[in-house]
Amino acid sequence: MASGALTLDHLKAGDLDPVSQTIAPGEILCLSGPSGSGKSRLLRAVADLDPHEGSVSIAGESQQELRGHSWRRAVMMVPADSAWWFETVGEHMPAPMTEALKQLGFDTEVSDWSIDRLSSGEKQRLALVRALAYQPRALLLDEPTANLDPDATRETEQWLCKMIREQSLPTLWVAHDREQIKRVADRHLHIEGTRLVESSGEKG
Ligand SMILES: Nc1ncnc2c1ncn2[C@@H]1O[C@H](COP(=O)(O)OP(=O)(O)OP(=O)(O)O)[C@@H](O)[C@H]1O
Repeated sequence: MASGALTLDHLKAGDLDPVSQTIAPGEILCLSGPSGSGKSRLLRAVADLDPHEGSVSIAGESQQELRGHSWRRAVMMVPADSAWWFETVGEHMPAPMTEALKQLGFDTEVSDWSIDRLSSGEKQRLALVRALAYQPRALLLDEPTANLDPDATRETEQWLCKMIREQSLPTLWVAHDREQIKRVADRHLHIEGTRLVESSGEKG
């Protein structure tokens, strides 16, 4: 599917001032801010999961042009706490993800694992693999490494960055850790009060 920019045009979500941003294909825009400042609500508005004003488009195609589930497949949100509804991991994967699973340290037998046995860190990494398996056109990541130890965090970050570049996915990435933001962000917006303020000095 053609890649393209993710564009937010006067998007009004929760108490934040309207947001206008264009995230280029393969660009990672990190979003940080205090707890409760509205990061997840903004992501949910972009994913069309919450009521909002303003508009969002992917590669020039607007939210209104696509049905809700088609939009959410194209503009894929991975919440901090993922939902699982079948018995095993494999049943949730729309395509075999052998290479991705291997890169994140899983054996192929993970497909047969019961959801009940998964640790929070395993769930978080498998939710990312599942999201990529749907071949989205943009990613919305809500603290994608929150449940991971430092080694797994680095491994997952590197894998995510590689996938985002290879698949030219515009990405909105909520993060708290300044060091992580430095490692992954092309741009960084910080919430101050109700405003999104551009921070400089990312990547290095
Ligand atoms: N559907 C809703 N209706 C009204 N208020 C809501 C709704 N969902 C969330 N809120 C409130 O909006 C504010 C922002 O919530 P949000 O989850 O976006 O915060 P956050 O920045 O992601 O915080 P954290 O870093 O703790 O996850 C919070 O005060 C929350 O209680």
